[in-house]
Amino acid sequence: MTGLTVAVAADNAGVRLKNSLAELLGGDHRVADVLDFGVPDEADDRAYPRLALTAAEAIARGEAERGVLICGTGIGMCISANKVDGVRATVAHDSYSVERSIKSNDCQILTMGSRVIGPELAKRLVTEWIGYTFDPTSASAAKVAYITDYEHHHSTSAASGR
Ligand SMILES: O=C(CO)[C@H](O)COP(=O)(O)O
Repeated sequence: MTGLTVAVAADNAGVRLKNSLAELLGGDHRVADVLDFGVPDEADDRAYPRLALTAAEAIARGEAERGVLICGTGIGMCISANKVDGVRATVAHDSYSVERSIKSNDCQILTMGSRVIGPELAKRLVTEWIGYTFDPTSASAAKVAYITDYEHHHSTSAASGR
């Protein structure tokens, strides 16, 4: 596996955890590069959607394969990132969901809440998450393709099919 480029971003509620995860990722041999989209510190009060959309758009353009986005709950970052075509983001604070977010859903983005999870568990989960890969030949691939297809066609009748 060649090294991953991982985008990170947080609002001021999540910046401390984001900075510590960026440092962790920067020292991981499986990571080639970490792109930090901010905020740099707690004094920067840019709202979470701006940070999430900037990072998610970079992923959609192929500038990074993965992203870790942190806010107070992870929820706002997740909602915002999922507005970008081609991006699949999830909030996850447990090992099983982190694994399945890759293996079932091919999510590029993991979001976490700094007010929900402790820093050591967050680091452990991100370390696990980096090691998972999506298998495009798996039974899950057609389900993910269904989502992508809907995105491409913006079909209003998708829910009526299987
Ligand atoms: O958690 C957040 C958004 O999901 C964010 O860090 C805080 O948002 P707020 O409660 O609207 O200030």
